[in-house]
Formats: sequence, C-alpha cells, structure tokens
Amino acid sequence: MLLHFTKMHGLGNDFMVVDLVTQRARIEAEEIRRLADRRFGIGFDQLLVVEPPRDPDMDFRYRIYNADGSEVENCGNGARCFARFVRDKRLTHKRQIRVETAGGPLVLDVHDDEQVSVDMGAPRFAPPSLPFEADEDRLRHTLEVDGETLEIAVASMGNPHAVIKVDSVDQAPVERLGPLVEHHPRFPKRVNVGFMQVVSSHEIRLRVFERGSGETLACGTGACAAVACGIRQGLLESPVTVHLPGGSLTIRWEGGERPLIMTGPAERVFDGRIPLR
Ligand SMILES: N[C@H](CCC[C@H](N)C(=O)O)C(=O)O
Repeated sequence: MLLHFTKMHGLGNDFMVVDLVTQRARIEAEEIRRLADRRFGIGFDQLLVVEPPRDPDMDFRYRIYNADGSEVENCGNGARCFARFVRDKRLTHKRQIRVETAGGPLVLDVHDDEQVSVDMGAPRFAPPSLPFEADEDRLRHTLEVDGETLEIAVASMGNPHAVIKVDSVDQAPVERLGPLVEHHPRFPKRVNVGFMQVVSSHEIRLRVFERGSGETLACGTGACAAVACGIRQGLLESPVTVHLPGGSLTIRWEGGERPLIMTGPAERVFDGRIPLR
C-alpha cells in the first residue's frame, strides 16, 4: 500500500504527517522506527497522525509517535504543523481547531500570518508520570545521576519534562546527561530533559534532549515546561521568549490553573508517498 504523507517542521523539529481520515493504514512501531531513520527511511523526530475524533466536540484526534516508535501524550511543535496540515489538505476550513490527544484536549488557532497559537492547557507539577512532591515549597528536587546530584524542576504538558537550570546552554552536558536523566528510574514513563539558561525575566535559551528521539532543534512542550517551572520559581514573568537552536517561541502563562499559550511557526517541506510493508 502506498502511504501519502507530508514532511513538515516547527523550528527544525521535524515530522512525517499522515492523514488517516481519508487513508486507512496501520503503522506498527517497527515500521515507525524504519521510517524515522534518516538514511534508510524518510527521517523525522516524530510521526504525527490525523484521525477522526472519538469525542464529538473535537475536530480531530491527534496521535504522536517518537522516532523510537513510542506513542506519547503531546507534541507542541507538532500541534502547530497539525493545524497547518489539516487546513492545507482541506480536512477543515476552521481557523480554530480542537484536537484530542492522549494528554488531553488542545485548541489550535491559525493566524493570518500563518503563525499558530496552541492552548496547551495548564501545566501539571505532580502527575503520576512525575512522582515528585509539588507543594508550594517543593519547586525543585534533587536527582542522583552518575555520581552527581542534580537539581531539577519537573512539569507535565501531558508529557513529562525535567528542567535543569544551567549557566550556558552552549556548555550544557546535553549528550552525557540527557540519556541518563531520560532513563532515570525516578521517571516511570521516562522523561524529556530540558537545559534552561535564564537570559532575563522574559527570555530564556533552551536545549532539549527528547524522550524517544534524542536532542532536537526545538521542543514545544519542553519550552512550555521550562517556562512554567521558571515562572513558578519566580525566575520568569509572562510572556517569555524561548530561544531554541532551531528558532524562537513565545509562551504566555498567567499561572495556576490558567492555560499556557504557545505561539510559533509551522512549515511544510514536501509531500511524498511511501510503500508500507
Ligand atoms: N519527545 C516527546 C514528544 C515530542 C515533543 C516535542 N517534539 C514537542 O514539540 O513538544 C515525548 O516523548 O514526550
């Protein structure tokens, strides 16, 4: 069977996007790993799948798979590409699109300048995937990693994130610490690992070693989690510009249970077809 797809990216975090509303296919984890390979396959950080909604109040179901084949709860850069894709493919004409994900509902707003804002819901600081106390004075936690004691903050945007404050993202030991923290036993579902440098109260630099994909040029949920932790610790104030290796996002969050809003670009690179095994 030939599977039609579109290659897209959000600040260099790249995706294979597949419409399973007008196509029918089952893409197994092994096939995802093959397709994700940057030499033997198409190459991507995540596979994004568009399906009909299960909840009648939603427009689509948005499913996300990492390059290692694992299905996950959310992908922020992917959400912006999802919005552009469903409109480009005429699956909807709406400018405000409601999608259901494994991590909860998202609302996508496509602006005239083709930037997309995503209501990511409220950050969570002590969900089951992040078993750490999160009362008011527990804003940071220690983690023993490879003989050293790390100070981390944790937040979930549907998917789990650990945030490590560093003096310089350029000097941060992302390649060494990223995998060690991702697979640390304290994280029952593994974890995405953000390295955050505070530039000012409205600006950070960030690198993210992503669960299931490794370091990416940008991570939308990682940017949201870093800003949420920074605001909660009094280091940051909304709005915050997040500079990632692939470009910048704007994150707004007024705290508490109010939703966190992420705004940024979404680009289409090419359309293709690939035989599925
Ligand atoms: N690696 C993430 C999923 C993709 C998140 C990222 N690409 C984004 O833009 O939010 C996880 O395992 O939770």
